[in-house]
Amino acid sequence: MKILTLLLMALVFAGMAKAEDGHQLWLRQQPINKAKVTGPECIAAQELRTYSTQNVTLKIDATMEQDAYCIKVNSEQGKVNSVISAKNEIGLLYGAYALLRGETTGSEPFYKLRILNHWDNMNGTIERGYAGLSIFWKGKAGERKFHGRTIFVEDPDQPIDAELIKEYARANASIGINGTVLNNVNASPKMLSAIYINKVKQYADILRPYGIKVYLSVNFASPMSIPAKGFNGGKPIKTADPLNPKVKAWWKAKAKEIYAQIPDFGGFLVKANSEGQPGPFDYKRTHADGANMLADAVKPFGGIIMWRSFVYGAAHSGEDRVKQAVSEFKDLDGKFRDNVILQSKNGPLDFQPREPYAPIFDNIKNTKQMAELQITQEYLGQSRHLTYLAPMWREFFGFVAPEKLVGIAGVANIGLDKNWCGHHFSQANWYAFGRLAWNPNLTSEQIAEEWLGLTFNASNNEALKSMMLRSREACVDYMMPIGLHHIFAFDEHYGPEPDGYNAHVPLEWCPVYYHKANNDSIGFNRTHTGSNATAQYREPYCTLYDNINTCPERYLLWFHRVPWSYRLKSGRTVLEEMDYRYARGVKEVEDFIRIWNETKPNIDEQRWQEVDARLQHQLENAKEWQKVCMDYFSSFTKK
Ligand SMILES: CO[C@H]1[C@H](O)[C@@H](O)[C@H](O)O[C@@H]1C(=O)O
Repeated sequence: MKILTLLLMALVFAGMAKAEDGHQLWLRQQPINKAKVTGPECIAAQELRTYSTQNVTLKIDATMEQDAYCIKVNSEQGKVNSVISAKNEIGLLYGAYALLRGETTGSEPFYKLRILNHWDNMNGTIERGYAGLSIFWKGKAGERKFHGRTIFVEDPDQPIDAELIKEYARANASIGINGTVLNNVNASPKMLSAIYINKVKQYADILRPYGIKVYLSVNFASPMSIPAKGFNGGKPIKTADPLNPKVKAWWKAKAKEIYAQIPDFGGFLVKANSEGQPGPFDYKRTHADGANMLADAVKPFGGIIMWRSFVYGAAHSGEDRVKQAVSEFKDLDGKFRDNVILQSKNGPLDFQPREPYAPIFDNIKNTKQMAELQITQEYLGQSRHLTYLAPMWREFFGFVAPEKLVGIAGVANIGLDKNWCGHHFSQANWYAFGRLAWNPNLTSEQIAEEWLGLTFNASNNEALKSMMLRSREACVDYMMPIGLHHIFAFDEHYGPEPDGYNAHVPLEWCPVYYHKANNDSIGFNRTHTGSNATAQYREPYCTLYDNINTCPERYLLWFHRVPWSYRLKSGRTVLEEMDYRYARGVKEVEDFIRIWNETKPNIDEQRWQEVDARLQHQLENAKEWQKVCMDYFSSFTKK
């Protein structure tokens, strides 16, 4: 069980929170238990009865939109009475959390699909997880060791932690999240075995009352190792070819097996023919063949298929990595079933501190699309650095109109760590994802203000807010300014390794592939004289990025290759500009520490210390990035 900080009487958690250990999330209110709540008996009523300071009437209004809520606040003789109406109990629940968040009007979600993606493995580890082990899957120490390290193996016999999952449900419902993919996209076929489907059912039963549907990531080759109930004598089959009638029948039988236990199961998320995962290419079939076969299997039950476009080194191996998703999917546009959604990362590379938006959102016009954002900070300091991500996601929506998408997915940053996310401020990213999925027009400032008000009752929340709003830009400055990208240490993606090259791994994993620095020049020419990646963008961005005089300097080395003598608008040369930006990033972190020191009197000792320790670490890392990168890049100009 987790530690509860006095300030964080989580609106929805106080019931479970004990003085010292309990939960530590954004919502806080001491149980008040004074409010009179009338209307249907439901979770919303329970929450309001526990935490509301005012009397509330709950009303079901079948004419309202799904998930929408309406709040009317009346105050007479100093007594405040509110009326929350909604189409159903889930809408009332959203209304209740909104009221407890201080809202006084109504709202309806922008997206129908507001989904967390957990890259959780069934042995309890989490790919790119920095907040402890999985809250869903339990592992146990295996016999075998790997380089002396214990290998965790699945342990399906361990019971689920229902209390914990209920808290997870409340946290998500309180920010409008209505879907969760429970396992890693590098999916194990075992996820579709009977014993695990039963566990998924248990999770679905806990999450359902909070309006949260469960989904699963599936391994495209599952039919070859997992039996489907009532099919082929309970034996796997020898192929996963999507056009093979036996394979189609297997997936239909597997869908029937799942929906028999989980009638409102959401559907499948698929990573196919990407980073070594199996897929339709293995049978010379297309992504559409693969996705449509799965779509037909879940369609009768109202299920969807979220098919990821994160591909490289497959059909277009050798092409500029950032172009490959468009090259692989453009000609399939309009060939997917209507219950297939193409899920694409916000940028064309891989969740870097700054990327231009992904041009696949310009090239796919007749297929449903959703964006995949990364809440876990794989490339932004993991759970060590304070990096508020809402500005990065808002930047994305500045290029890809929210209405172009049918939903958004967020790669979760949640684990068994006491504060759920590893870093107290990383909770703000989980919170921000939910709020933006509900309303992508909310500003980063509004969300930071809300979260700070609910999390730190500090008198200098203004200063904390500015720190949050500056943190992503600072991260870009002290890691990879002016368009530098993917210069992280191999695999862990935490520290700098600008000189990274390894002949035994795909070139696309090597930092040198991305900056191509040599004695003359630096940068990746992606213009019409280079890889021509700019041509994948719609106007005005195609022309804007292709021309060095109009390309925003934040993308300079992403789209352009320039001599070291090249001068930016500041008048500084490339190296001088780098030096200036790295120093600026380090200074920002020093200022964050100053602000946090000022906050000490207002924050409980435990959280203050934990955040301070991480800020000190962040400063150390920022200086390391500055030193390693400046030493490396300036080595080219010395020759
Ligand atoms: C789940 O795999 C991840 C992998 O850990 C990560 O380094 C990269 O970001 O992308 C992959 C993906 O998005 O599929």
